[in-house]
Amino acid sequence: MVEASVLPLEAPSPAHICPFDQACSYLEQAAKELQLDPGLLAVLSHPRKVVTVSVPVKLDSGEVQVLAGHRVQHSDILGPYKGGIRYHPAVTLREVSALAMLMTWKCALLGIPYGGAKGGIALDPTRYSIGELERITRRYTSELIKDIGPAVDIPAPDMGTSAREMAWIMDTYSVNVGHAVPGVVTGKPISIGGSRGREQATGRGVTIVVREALAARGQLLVGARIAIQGFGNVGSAAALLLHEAGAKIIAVSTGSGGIFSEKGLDILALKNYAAVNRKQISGFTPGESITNAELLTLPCDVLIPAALENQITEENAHQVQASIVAEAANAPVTLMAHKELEARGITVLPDILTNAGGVVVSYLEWVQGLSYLFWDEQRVNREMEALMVNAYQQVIEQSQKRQVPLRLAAYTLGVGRIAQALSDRGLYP
Ligand SMILES: NC(=O)C1=CN([C@@H]2O[C@H](COP(=O)(O)OP(=O)(O)OC[C@H]3O[C@@H](n4cnc5c(N)ncnc54)[C@H](O)[C@@H]3O)[C@@H](O)[C@H]2O)C=CC1
Ligand SMILES: O=C(O)CCC(=O)C(=O)O
Repeated sequence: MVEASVLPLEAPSPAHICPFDQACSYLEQAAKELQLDPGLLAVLSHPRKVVTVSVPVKLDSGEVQVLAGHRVQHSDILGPYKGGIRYHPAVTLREVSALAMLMTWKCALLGIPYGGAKGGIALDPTRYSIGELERITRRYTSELIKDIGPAVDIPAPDMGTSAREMAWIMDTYSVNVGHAVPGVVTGKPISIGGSRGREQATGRGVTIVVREALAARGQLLVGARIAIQGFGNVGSAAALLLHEAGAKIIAVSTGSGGIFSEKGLDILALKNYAAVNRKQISGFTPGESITNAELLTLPCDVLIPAALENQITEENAHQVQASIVAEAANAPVTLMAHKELEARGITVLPDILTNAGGVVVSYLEWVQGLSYLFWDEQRVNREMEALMVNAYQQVIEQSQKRQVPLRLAAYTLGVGRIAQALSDRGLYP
């Protein structure tokens, strides 16, 4: 295991569930498959830059809190650092570092000219007022002002953040540099240069990858039974698009539990219900209450974890009854669970492919901004779909050529392209 010597601030979590250690293990597997030099592996195992800042905030009550804000920049070999910003109580530097590394492989796999980064603040956004969240976001941005920028590092939404936070970041950055800089973030509102289709993009990408994987088994989306953990930006968009395509969404959940219906849930009605119930779905009818643990082990064609890391573990992998697990979240399946699922013949569609629709449309947003020419949603969706289907096919071909699972196939493509770029730039022999 490679020592992450630049991540000294926290004691490692137990190895089997530490997201950073797991990301390094997958990287090591890819490096072995590609016969990469150990020195190169060591370079790729370390983030290039790790920034932790204090984010003081005066709460509405007058109390002052100091939060820890992170931004980890893993690689900028292919272009500006790129990746979302997460607001969640479980955010740690090691988690953010793992997610930054995944962004590097994801962008390389999709063939988009970005590096990888991720940011986050350990906070529960539901416990802060909008005014407090705005002050937190603006202070975090000011603290990172020298580390971000349209040619340097471009944040985007992740768990707990949305177009609203991106607008605050864009405004704070712009005020600091003295002119409007829409390109400092993606996933921003359309009124300030956001792209049509970005909000649904990750869920749309998940739908495309699931459709392709079912088609490879001779199955259609129509009538497919699907369970989705997480009903936020990604989970709810995927649920709606899959439902509209004729799939039967038999269960969905949020952090406080889920809803099940053997006949399939009315996803539009559920979205409307969540919108007026502080994003919660409990009490929705028709449907029965179900726990998150139960949802993960339902008999279905496709299980879509679209919330946090480490949801399918050694403890529950043997109970999973889906034929396909589509990783809409980043790292929802642990290393050991992945082995168990593969051994049982369950196809795991890896995160760096399955949830790449978001960063693809972020890239399309950046392209539109740079060219001052904005597209209609059909064009955005069309361009995104072409990139997603192309990447999916490449992963399938690589898996067949190397006789490896889809995750290792995706990693060898992403990591291999970074290794090639390092070599071509003369940075590594
Ligand atoms: N927003 C984006 O464009 C992208 C997001 N992702 C990944 O997708 C996942 C979800 O992100 P978003 O939908 O943006 O977040 P979000 O904050 O919009 O929604 C998260 C959802 O997960 C639920 N949740 C939280 N803790 C849970 C738990 N313990 N069990 C079950 N559900 C739980 C929440 O209640 C909420 O419904 C994350 O892993 C994120 O990194 C990946 C690529 C892009
Ligand atoms: O849209 C982006 O730039 C990043 C999305 C993201 O954070 C992710 O793919 O995990």
